[in-house]
Amino acid sequence: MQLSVQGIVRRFGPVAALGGVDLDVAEGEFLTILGPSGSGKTTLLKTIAGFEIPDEGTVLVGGEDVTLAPPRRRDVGMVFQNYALFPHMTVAQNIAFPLEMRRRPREEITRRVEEALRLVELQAFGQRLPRQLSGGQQQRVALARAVVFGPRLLLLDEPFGALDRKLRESLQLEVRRLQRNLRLTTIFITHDQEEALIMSDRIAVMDKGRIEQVGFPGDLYARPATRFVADFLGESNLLEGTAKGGGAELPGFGRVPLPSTQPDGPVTLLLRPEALRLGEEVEALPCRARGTVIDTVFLGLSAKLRLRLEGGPVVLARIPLRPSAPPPPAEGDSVTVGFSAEDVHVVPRT
Ligand SMILES: Nc1ncnc2c1ncn2[C@@H]1O[C@H](COP(=O)(O)OP(=O)(O)OP(=O)(O)O)[C@@H](O)[C@H]1O
Repeated sequence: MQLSVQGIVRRFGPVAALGGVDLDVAEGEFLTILGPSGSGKTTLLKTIAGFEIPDEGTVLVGGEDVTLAPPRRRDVGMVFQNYALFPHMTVAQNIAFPLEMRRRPREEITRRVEEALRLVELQAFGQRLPRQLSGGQQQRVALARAVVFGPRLLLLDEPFGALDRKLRESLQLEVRRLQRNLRLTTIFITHDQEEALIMSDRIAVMDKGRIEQVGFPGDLYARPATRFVADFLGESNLLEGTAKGGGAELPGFGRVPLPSTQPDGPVTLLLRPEALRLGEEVEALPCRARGTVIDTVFLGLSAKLRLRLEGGPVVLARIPLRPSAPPPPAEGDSVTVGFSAEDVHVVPRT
């Protein structure tokens, strides 16, 4: 169901955990809230779920004002990082719990629990206790329990935080598949930007109790609206220069044409590491600099290099590696790097 959060403020003594948050999530959308520790993600989710009452603002679910409604009235499914299954109940009893609370008829409970077990591919595990399951399986039970009663919203707070990488990746796909099949409006919290980019229809980036930007993953990555978003999402080179007459003076690179008109004065340019080129192709590029390799990290399909530019800053470059290609430059090598003007994004000044 559609969710709308309007002007939410939540203070804890002198700390404003949420300093005026507005957010709209469309029906069936998967929206991720991404932000560093302490930025207010969990407080926002708890406010949506009804575990926190905001000092100011409104929460609307499907157009209904639920700001003051208790959690059980909101019909929201939740999964947290620590599995929080009832340890003395079997998997099937855990999944049945929200239906028992709602006093659903026995046959309906049996049918829905079976469906939910099938949904998370744990049909054979109904009679086990949580401690007889792996961490990933326990999270799938938590997920089944969160969706079994047909919630209006699904809220996920770092549900894969405690799992290893492989398991995380398979559960990411599983959650996405399940969410799409059920067309469930979902809000997902993570501080892992890669996870956010993989999973989300849209991402809201939070910092210090405020939403800095909401957008499609590709837009946020290519056109961040603030310096914080540019820095937090993906790897970045933030180059400080001086704009003048349609271009910018950049230390190391000299004069660089700008993709949009900018007022004269200080300017910050975002250049993603993969936009920085090395080798022969650089000769054809309009923006070039000479530098020395500080270090090279081999990453399988690509290599990441830190370079100190002559008369300029340290920059990060990521270059693709082909099996037959020569090895990437190593520590101490002199290199020329370059980029196309259209790969540059001017970070708005706030
Ligand atoms: N019950 C509380 N009492 C006092 N301060 C709180 C309380 N809950 C949260 N805070 C404060 O509010 C701010 C936001 O906390 P919140 O848990 O929402 O952040 P978060 O983005 O979820 O962080 P993390 O990623 O570490 O879970 C923090 O400064 C935190 O210390």
